[in-house]
Amino acid sequence: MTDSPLILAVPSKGRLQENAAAFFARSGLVFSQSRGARDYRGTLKGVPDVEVAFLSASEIVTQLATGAVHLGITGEDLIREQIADADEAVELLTPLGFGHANVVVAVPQAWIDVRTMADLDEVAADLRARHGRKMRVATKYVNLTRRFFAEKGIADYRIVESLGATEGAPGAGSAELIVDITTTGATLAANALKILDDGIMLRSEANLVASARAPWSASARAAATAVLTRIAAEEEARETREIRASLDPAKVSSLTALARDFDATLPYGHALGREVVLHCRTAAMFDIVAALQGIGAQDITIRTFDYLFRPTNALTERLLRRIG
Ligand SMILES: Nc1ncnc2c1ncn2[C@@H]1O[C@H](COP(=O)(O)OP(=O)(O)OP(=O)(O)O)[C@@H](O)[C@H]1O
Ligand SMILES: O=P(O)(O)OC[C@H]1O[C@H](OP(=O)(O)OP(=O)(O)O)[C@H](O)[C@@H]1O
Ligand SMILES: [Mg+2]
Repeated sequence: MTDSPLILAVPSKGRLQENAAAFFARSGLVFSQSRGARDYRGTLKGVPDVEVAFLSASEIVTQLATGAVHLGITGEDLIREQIADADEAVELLTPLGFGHANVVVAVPQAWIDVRTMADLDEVAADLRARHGRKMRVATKYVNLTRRFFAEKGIADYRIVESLGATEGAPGAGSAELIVDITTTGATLAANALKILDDGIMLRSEANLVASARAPWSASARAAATAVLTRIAAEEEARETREIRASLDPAKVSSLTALARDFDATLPYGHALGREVVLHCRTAAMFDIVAALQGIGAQDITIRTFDYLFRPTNALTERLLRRIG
């Protein structure tokens, strides 16, 4: 246990699988599955003390919550739905920019007078008066639904647990409305459903998540640091550009102010000769070029990096702050 490895959980099927694999590959983290594609355990090439567990997005949440895995990629929707004390059990280290989906409340388009959550009160009262029964909400997001409906003051309803094809429930007559996840809206439209104006319960995306309950041995910490350092270096590289220019040494004093104005840095200090090197945010690069030209700089080049390793990174800091 003192030397137990880091267990990294990776989606093995469904919507997140491809993007998750691409995300690790970008950071030079390549899986090796010794016994072929059906082997549900693997390792990371060149990173010791890591065991990769290939699981479904939902199972990853279960195992993060119990501490059976240390790190994993999964959807925030599943984290919020499946873990009652999510903020105690796990740490969302960073959103990953894929797996975007909203958890929404949707009703039949034919309900032209029903536009907001507050309108559901009348729907519920009407159903009760006319049919003597509760309004039914089909969903697999039972906990998220209870929480959201309570916040909106809607109490007179019943949840019909759905295991799939939730959008079909109103058409089939098994519920009046639904709560489900949507990305393009195509499935809602195909079932003649519309999202209520204030019916977006959660804007979810895939996250890199750490378990607060996993056995964080010294080896697991070291391996997590190695993995997170690479991920952070790849992200930092993507967000940074290097600008080089030739500048009259007499003008070098203006550089410090220029760097400050554009939130850029002079990582290697002020050059002795004519060469100056700046690091800047990608969005600021052309403004900096113009400013450099303004002080007489010449032969300005902009370069991208594959990796940029800083002394610290937000991912590792966040993890270590959390696991102590
Ligand atoms: N359009 C989408 N529909 C459903 N999930 C999406 C969508 N886009 C992104 N996701 C994310 O992908 C996660 C996994 O969903 P997905 O349906 O792919 O899982 P799965 O492995 O097929 O599991 P299950 O068999 O339970 O459906 C969702 O919880 C959500 O975070
Ligand atoms: O807004 P859209 O782009 O149309 O996507 C939404 C649909 O995708 C998901 O189902 P999925 O295809 O994962 O099938 P599942 O219900 O079997 O998981 C989700 O449950 C919706 O039904
Ligand atoms: Mg699915």
